[in-house]
Amino acid sequence: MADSAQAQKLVYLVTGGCGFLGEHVVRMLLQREPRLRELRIFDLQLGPWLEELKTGPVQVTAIQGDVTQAHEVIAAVAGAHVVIHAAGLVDVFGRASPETIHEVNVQGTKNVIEACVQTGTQFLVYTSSMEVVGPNVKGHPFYRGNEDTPYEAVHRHPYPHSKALAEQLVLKANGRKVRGGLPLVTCALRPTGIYGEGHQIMRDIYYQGLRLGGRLFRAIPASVEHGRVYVGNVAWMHVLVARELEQRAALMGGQVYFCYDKSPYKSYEDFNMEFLGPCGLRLVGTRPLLPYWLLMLLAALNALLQWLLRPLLLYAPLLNPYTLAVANTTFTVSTNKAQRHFGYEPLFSWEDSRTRTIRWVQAMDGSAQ
Ligand SMILES: NC(=O)C1=CN([C@@H]2O[C@H](COP(=O)(O)OP(=O)(O)OC[C@H]3O[C@@H](n4cnc5c(N)ncnc54)[C@H](O)[C@@H]3O)[C@@H](O)[C@H]2O)C=CC1
Ligand SMILES: CC(C)[C@@H](O)CC[C@@H](C)[C@H]1CC[C@H]2[C@@H]3[C@H](O)CC4=CC(=O)CC[C@]4(C)[C@H]3CC[C@]12C
Repeated sequence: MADSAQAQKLVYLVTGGCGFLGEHVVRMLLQREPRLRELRIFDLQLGPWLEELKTGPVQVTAIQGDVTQAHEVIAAVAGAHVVIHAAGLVDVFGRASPETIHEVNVQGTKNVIEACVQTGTQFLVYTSSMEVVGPNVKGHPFYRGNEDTPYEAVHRHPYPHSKALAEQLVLKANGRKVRGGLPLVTCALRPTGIYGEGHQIMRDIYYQGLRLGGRLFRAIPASVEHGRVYVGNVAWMHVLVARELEQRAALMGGQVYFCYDKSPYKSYEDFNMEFLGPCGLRLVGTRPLLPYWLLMLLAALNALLQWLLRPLLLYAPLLNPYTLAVANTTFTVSTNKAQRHFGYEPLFSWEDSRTRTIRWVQAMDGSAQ
């Protein structure tokens, strides 16, 4: 093993490094990438927690910037050996316009790719999503599928559509010559529903339950399974891919990998109860309390209300036609492609992932029990 001076020679850039996943990627890199000399964190909104990272041996450079601004991206990418592009507008609740979602997720990704080509950065890891595949608009289940499972990926919603376009751009860019004449090596990671410390949707559902007297009301049949993956394992997969991409460029370049671990297959609501139950919440009903047609009507009413109220305020409830359709469609993955291609094994067991998430929920308002 090279001594520490030789080992610490690489510059990484993480876009979206202050987000839910991004923060875990940043911390994982600092803990588990010994070759790091500088870690650049590029984000629209920098977190105050970044300051605590600047006391270690690795130079941590916080860059406030916008991926939609090509010049800002070029300045951040220049001199980096690896870019992990996790920045994105993750919106399925109608908060942002379709145009803005496209601008950030697609144009932003184009800017990152072009910045790599123009500045000579050779390795690009893109945080894609299961949503690139499905569930599709026809509600076809994806049951224990893998990266090669045939599936009619048809999207109308701006978020999955933007992720699919961005992923295509990244994979198509694999092999392009970057400045200096070497080939760009890219790959895309497709997390299923990520959970863990910092998951805003879990936080929202928890507080919704507290407001309802400690109860949540089942809306989705327990039989509808949704793949979930712990944020620490997604972060670890990003670190591992970034490390192995250079040595295994011929195998990994241009590839997609689902992010997976040993988290159990459950309905979205039952899975959340693994963490919210120990924090005092109860899921009422062994089957949906309302018929699906009524849920669809309520979801449609929420969408209408959002549209009517938009000039006055942002009304963005969890239940809308898209979230209901996604939640109500089985989507689970079963694959070992990441293990076969670059030796990925989950860093955190299901038990550890569950305990860490429970502790985070409990710490939210001191409800440790
Ligand atoms: N949360 C989930 O369940 C899943 C997320 N993903 C993907 O993982 C990535 C990260 O998602 P999360 O951490 O959940 O979202 P997040 O919203 O917590 O993090 C996204 C980060 O990107 C930053 N960002 C947004 N627009 C930007 C811009 N124009 N310029 C620079 N930075 C910008 C945000 O400030 C934020 O820090 C996204 O690409 C998302 O599509 C994929 C599968 C599942
Ligand atoms: C109100 C009820 C119907 C409730 O069960 C709704 C849950 C709903 C908010 C979530 C169900 C499935 C989630 C999505 C899934 O995990 C896939 C995703 C991948 C991403 O890249 C981003 C997040 C998301 C779209 C995720 C969002 C929340 C759900 C729709």
